[in-house]
Amino acid sequence: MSSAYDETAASKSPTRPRKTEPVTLAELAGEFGMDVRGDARVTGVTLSSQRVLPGDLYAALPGSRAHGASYAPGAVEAGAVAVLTDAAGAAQLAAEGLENTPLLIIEQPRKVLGALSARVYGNPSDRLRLIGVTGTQGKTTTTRLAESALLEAGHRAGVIGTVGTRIGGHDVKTTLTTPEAPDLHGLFGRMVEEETEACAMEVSSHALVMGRVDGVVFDVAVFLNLGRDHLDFHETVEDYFAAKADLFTPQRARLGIVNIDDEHGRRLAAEATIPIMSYALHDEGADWRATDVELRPDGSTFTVHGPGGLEFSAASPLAGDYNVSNTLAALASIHVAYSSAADAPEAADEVVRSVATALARGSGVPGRLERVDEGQPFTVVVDYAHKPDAVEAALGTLRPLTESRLIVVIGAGGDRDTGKRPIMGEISARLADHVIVTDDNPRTEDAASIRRQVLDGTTGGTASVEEIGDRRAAIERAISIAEPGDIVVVAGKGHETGQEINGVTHPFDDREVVRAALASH
Ligand SMILES: CC(=O)N[C@H]1[C@@H](OP(=O)(O)OP(=O)(O)OC[C@H]2O[C@@H](n3ccc(=O)[nH]c3=O)[C@H](O)[C@@H]2O)O[C@H](CO)[C@@H](O)[C@@H]1O[C@H](C)C(=O)N[C@@H](C)C(=O)N[C@H](CCC(=O)O)C(=O)O
Ligand SMILES: Nc1ncnc2c1ncn2[C@@H]1O[C@H](COP(=O)(O)OP(=O)(O)OP(=O)(O)O)[C@@H](O)[C@H]1O
Ligand SMILES: N[C@H](CCC[C@H](N)C(=O)O)C(=O)O
Repeated sequence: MSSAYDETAASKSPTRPRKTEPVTLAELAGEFGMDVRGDARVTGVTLSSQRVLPGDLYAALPGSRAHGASYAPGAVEAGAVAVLTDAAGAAQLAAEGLENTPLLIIEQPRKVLGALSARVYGNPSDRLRLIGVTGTQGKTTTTRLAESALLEAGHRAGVIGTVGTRIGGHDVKTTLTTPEAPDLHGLFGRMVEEETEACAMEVSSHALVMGRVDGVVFDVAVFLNLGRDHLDFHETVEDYFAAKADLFTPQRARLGIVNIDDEHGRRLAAEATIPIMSYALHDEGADWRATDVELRPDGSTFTVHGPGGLEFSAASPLAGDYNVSNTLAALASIHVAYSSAADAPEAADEVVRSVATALARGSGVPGRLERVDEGQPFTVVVDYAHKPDAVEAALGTLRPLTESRLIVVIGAGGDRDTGKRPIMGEISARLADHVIVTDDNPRTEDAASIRRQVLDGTTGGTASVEEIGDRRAAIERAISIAEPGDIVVVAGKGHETGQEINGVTHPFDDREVVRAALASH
């Protein structure tokens, strides 16, 4: 008989629980209404043939580039004991000589994948205080602020998002902003084993449409804002809003925290089908508010007002009023996550007060208004602004912080929404004194043509503009012309450590390049 679980294999993967109780295909077929062929005892799930561990159920899904069934031979070779697929996948498996591989068959396997993965890993999300954050801007900032403040205040916390995953303060590499459902439930399983109390995670609109958070009910879902983004994936802004609004339904979250400074937030607060608490910087009627806001170049302090007369001081390690808003969202969501029926009534107040104090000791968020300081007489900031609203927010925050020049290095990514390019150019040329248009991740597009589209937007602005395609040379140029008191902002890539050109990712880290340029300044 096979062992209850393959602890050795799972231990090698920090993204999975070390132990899972095996589930039979017959049990899964019965619970999820699937056809079954053969039997097997399953101890894990994955939809990537490259990440199969022995004992896994390999989910062979139809995709835009290939049918996962074409990778099933590799998955079986790596130790998958069974395959979950659709009828077309089952036929393909037979043609590949895998007619004896145990199978679960259902039309649209993605639809059961989340709940099935949760079941295989023992529904670990039920044992975590879960915060899910959606919005066009600020997801990484808000989730990382929540996690680092919880950790700093002595709570075991986890975070999942664009910069990767952290469990109990340790980095675990994940690539998507919101992992696929099997990976997500595996991560939750590991978090529970590591005695994690709370997890803050980013929920992208792609994830909601593709069912990546299926099988999860968040204790609290947060809506930050909705701006122009992903019009390459969602057909209209209305579709994009609908994708995000889906998080605020009873099957996905128990309570919503919604930013009513944002136009779409106000609409969501009115339309959502779960209880909603509002937060705002500019609306006195909100349930969560910030007053006495003092903005400084290295952060901000403010007083938080919550429901029931709750009031306490908070300090954010990040500049900008939009980061006061992100911090308020983080604090409100922590309060709700620690207010379950099983908690003592005062518990959440105590947690949020201690977390608000701990926030100031936090180290900020990688690549978000991150300063690179080598003792130079001017300021250099690396920021992940790669969408119009983010460019407006980041430059709008930095503009008043200098009476000297604001110098911006900016480009736009290839194979993504093209409409945003001139808008980002326009904002830069309006708010900065000097703009250097350069390459971001050209991906498979012609880099010069992307730069041209950004440059087209700069023509009506007041800034002087130059074009330097090579990103390293552009950063070096910005540093070389900076004078005491200036602010240089390198926008677009933030925490990224590579530049993708024609399918190849070359090592490239804006922060390292800035450091090297400063060293030879
Ligand atoms: C549009 C989109 O999200 N596509 C995702 C989707 O691709 P797909 O369904 O077309 O799959 P496919 O590439 O045809 O492959 C078919 C199947 O074969 C499997 N396969 C493929 C190759 C292999 O060697 N072995 C293997 O098993 C794949 O896992 C997949 O199940 O499923 C794949 C498997 O998980 C993802 O890698 C892929 O993400 C692509 C790479 C991606 O870039 N997604 C981005 C746009 C995304 O999701 N971004 C959001 C954040 C956006 C933001 O707010 O900035 C995110 O949450 O990360
Ligand atoms: N609340 C906000 N409003 C407007 N702009 C913001 C806000 N928060 C952050 N930004 C800007 O957006 C950039 C990206 O922030 P962050 O990574 O936190 O957002 P995100 O939603 O995770 O983005 P992405 O989906 O691209 O990963 C920041 O570097 C900053 O320039
Ligand atoms: N998750 C985003 C990141 C964009 C980062 C930016 N540097 C770019 O390449 O456009 C995307 O894949 O669209």
